[in-house]
Amino acid sequence: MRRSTSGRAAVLRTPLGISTLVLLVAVVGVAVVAPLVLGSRAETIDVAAMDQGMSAQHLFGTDPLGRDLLARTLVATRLSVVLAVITTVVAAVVGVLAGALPFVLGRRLGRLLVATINLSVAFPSLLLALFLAMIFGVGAQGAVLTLALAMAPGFARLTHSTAAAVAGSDYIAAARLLRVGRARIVLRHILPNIAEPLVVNATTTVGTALLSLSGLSYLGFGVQAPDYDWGRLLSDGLGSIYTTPAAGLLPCAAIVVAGLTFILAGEVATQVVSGRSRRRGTARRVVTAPVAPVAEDTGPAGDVVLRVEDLTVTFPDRGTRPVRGVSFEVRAGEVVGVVGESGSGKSLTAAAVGALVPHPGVVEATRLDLAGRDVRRLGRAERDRVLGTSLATVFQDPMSALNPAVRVGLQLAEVSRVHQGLSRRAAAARAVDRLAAVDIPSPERRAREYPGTFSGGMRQRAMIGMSLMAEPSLIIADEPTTALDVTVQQGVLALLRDVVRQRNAALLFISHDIAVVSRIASRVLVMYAGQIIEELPVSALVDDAAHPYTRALVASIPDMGMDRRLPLATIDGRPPEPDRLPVGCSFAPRCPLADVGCAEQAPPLVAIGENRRVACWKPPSDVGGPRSTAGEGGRG
Ligand SMILES: Nc1ncnc2c1ncn2[C@@H]1O[C@H](COP(=O)(O)OP(=O)(O)OP(=O)(O)O)[C@@H](O)[C@H]1O
Repeated sequence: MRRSTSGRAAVLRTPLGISTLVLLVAVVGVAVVAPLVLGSRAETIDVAAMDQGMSAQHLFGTDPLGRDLLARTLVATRLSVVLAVITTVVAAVVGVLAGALPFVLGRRLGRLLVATINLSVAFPSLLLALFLAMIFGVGAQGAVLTLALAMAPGFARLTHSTAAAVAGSDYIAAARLLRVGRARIVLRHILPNIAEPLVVNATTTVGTALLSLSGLSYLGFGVQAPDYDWGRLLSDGLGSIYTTPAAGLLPCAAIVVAGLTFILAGEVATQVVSGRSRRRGTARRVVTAPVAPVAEDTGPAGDVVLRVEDLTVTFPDRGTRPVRGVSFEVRAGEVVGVVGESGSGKSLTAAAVGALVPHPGVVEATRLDLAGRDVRRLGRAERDRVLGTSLATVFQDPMSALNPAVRVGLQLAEVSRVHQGLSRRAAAARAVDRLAAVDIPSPERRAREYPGTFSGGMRQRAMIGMSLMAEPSLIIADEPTTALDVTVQQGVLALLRDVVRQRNAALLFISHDIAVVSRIASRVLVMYAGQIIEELPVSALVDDAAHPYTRALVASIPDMGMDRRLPLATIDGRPPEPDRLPVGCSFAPRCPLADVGCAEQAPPLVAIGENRRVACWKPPSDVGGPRSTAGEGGRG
């Protein structure tokens, strides 16, 4: 909090900040004080002083009823500003509701609403207000309503576009994975995170509302006599502009000064907010592990927790199939690593397990069993319950995986409240307990803090703590250490290993970094172009891999002991895009061993020993012990 306070103070010390503050205090001060001090002077009719020019008694003259023009202009400040603020608040509430509604409604209704919002934004708000004034009638109330409705689409569009950006965050994905309801996601996770731009917009809108309300009053649609705002005074004063110019000029000047004040206040608010976001967005260090020590054995594996058979993910709109016939299983107490270059289908495979493949992706499989239940055959409510309690996900970026606007303890507690039906107090106690279990020091205090006060490593620990709230049987960790530096990485890997050991959970550990995977996994699935091309125990990774791609991945790991004068080993070429897959083996265009036959026919994934499978026409003959004949295919 201290950082944001000092940032705010810095902006307020600039000439723009100081002048805005002075103007704001002056406008608000006049609005509060003037009606109390000058009320009777502004309203007392004095037939002896009608239409007088400037004098010592009436500094800017009087109106046709002998009322002091300066006093009336100052007194009108309160009504003008109050109406502008009410208009803005109504516009903001209606707009924010309309902008957030598409996230709560179904896809079609949501799209219709977004299209309507976009259409109404294109319509000039003052014209819309004039049109609506015919419906709501003249008067201050009607003017506020019409203008608020005319300005609401601006708020709605801002809400929708900023919310759409936030909706892609990991913490929203995590909340969806926890099957938190849409309305709750909007209220708890989205709105608090878009509050800043909305407040900035609202501040500027007060200025615009003030100008527009004055316009409506001037045209006779707004405030009606005997009440008066600046627009009304301007309209009354125009008749005598040649005899008493101040009658028109004073309200004009007041409108300009107050309008400018709120528009400047919006500018200052923007600077405060953007300064804060710049500081928040400070880049973090990303370091990959330099060495690849073989992982400790995580002990004997138990029952099958996840069984996936012939899983495909298709995007019909693009005609692509980025995951193609993937089959594997993960047992209790086991850590299975999934490696492969970017785009190989690792994350989509995990998303398919968690029913999180984005629309319009289609997931098909002959089996997709989690904790003994085939999730494809469950009704939506039961599927949500099984996924919400049996599966937990730890995301790559601990900065974006936790909602910055919600206390850490509350975020953890939400899991137990939604899925275990725990009371607020019991869920909070469990959250503290889980933070302690993942070695967060002073867990009670930390639970009350916001993620911004946690270091990257602590946030990732907190995420792991969150994954333990519901005693999951499977944890999917998608690049959980990629955004952390090497020392923190070690700690997170050790923690994940402990979690698996102590709770007998299964861990599917996804990473593009084979060195990191080799530190934690006991078995490795190597993915390439949407398929598993090799499965092998981690102990076979360095010396006994069968697929040329796996061997190339291992060779590309930098070694501390290597001769630094030699160039690093790399794999030539790039993996194929899902819409441009080769006919035969998808690795053939980059494979040093490939021949014409490899390019003509894709190799099947065949068993070559216990826990060993490979999809290659030319695996070395001495790997994996005796070949299994089951499923083995020959070319030609
Ligand atoms: N929503 C989507 N619509 C269409 N294609 C998608 C979508 N999401 C992913 N893909 C494509 O699917 C392929 C596999 O993506 P995926 O994210 O699973 O790869 P990955 O192996 O996890 O890579 P990375 O390590 O970069 O996350 C990529 O080619 C990607 O472009």
